[in-house]
Amino acid sequence: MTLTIDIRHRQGNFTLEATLALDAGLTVIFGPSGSGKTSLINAVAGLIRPQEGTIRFNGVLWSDAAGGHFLPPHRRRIGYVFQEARLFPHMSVAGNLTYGQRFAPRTEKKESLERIAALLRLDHLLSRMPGQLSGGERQRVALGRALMAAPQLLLMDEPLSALDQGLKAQILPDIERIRDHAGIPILYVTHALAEVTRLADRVVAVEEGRPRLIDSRHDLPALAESRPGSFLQAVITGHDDAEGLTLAQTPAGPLFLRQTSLATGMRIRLFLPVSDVILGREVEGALSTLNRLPGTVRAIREDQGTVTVHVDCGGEIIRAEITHRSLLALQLAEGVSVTLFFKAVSIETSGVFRRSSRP
Ligand SMILES: Nc1ncnc2c1ncn2[C@@H]1O[C@H](COP(=O)(O)OP(=O)(O)OP(=O)(O)O)[C@@H](O)[C@H]1O
Repeated sequence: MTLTIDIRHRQGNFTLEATLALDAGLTVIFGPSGSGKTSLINAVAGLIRPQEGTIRFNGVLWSDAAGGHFLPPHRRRIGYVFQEARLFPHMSVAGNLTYGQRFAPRTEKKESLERIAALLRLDHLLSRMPGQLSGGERQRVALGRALMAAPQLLLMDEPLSALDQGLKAQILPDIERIRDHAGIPILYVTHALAEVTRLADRVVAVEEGRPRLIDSRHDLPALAESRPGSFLQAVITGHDDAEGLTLAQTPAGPLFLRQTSLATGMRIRLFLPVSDVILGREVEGALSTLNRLPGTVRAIREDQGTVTVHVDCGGEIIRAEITHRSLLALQLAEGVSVTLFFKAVSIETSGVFRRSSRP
């Protein structure tokens, strides 16, 4: 399957701007609250009609703002599982499951109740009413009902977030089975790192309305910590024991790190929190900051009194946060040359970074 999304959609002060091409398997949509995860999958489901751009699924146009084309949700062959199960309380488990079949096209072979009940360990619960089920069982029925519609794409919006840890652990293998045996591509929204590492074939990280495919081995730890910052590739070039420093080379120039025991030649990925980066127009006088990288302003984003400046340093984008006052004082604009200052970068503070940085 290929899902191509190229849309822009504004709701209130928030703008979703997505350009993505996704293949089969399970794609985790990961990001902090309010970043736009639900908006993204609602656009795919047809619950939001994007104001600009297109969405295509397997070559079929689902949404095309300019052409005035919009396929309604019930014609997209999508299964949607929400945070809470939303079962029909007056129907048994079997009734809820077979209800899903109504949405399958008549021309296609019907999904079998037995297969789905077995896949989700529901066989012994078929005659129960939703009120007699645990939260985890209810969620498994909701998942089964979505699968009974023989969807071509499964959307799951934080399906485990309402469950306690024990129930989550019980359902994760069910979701893995669906991923591996049902053959249906899945978009799975979560902000739980454990679900990402366990389930994801690929990860889309959403920040401030902008989803992007990431290399989850490297970028996840920082996203999980929800700290705004930038990544920088580096190679360890040596150690200065007397100064207690490790030296590294980055595409933007050489850097000093707090001393580590990492081997020379090792490739790592550094994380620079925006709060640690100071931005200046030129190098003046002596500063206690060890690291200075020259760069060029690529973008300036203003949001609620905070200005984030995106600086291109040798092809890597490093972000710095400044005040509106500094923006004016420094006369910043796209294309202006600047210098970024920061103290020795620490890579010892998070074991996760070290683990993720093996060459
Ligand atoms: N109908 C709407 N009108 C105006 N703003 C909206 C509307 N729906 C959502 N928003 C805003 O859009 C932004 C993204 O919301 P969305 O629900 O997509 O985020 P999310 O990443 O799924 O968050 P969460 O993890 O908390 O569910 C939020 O700032 C939200 O307040």
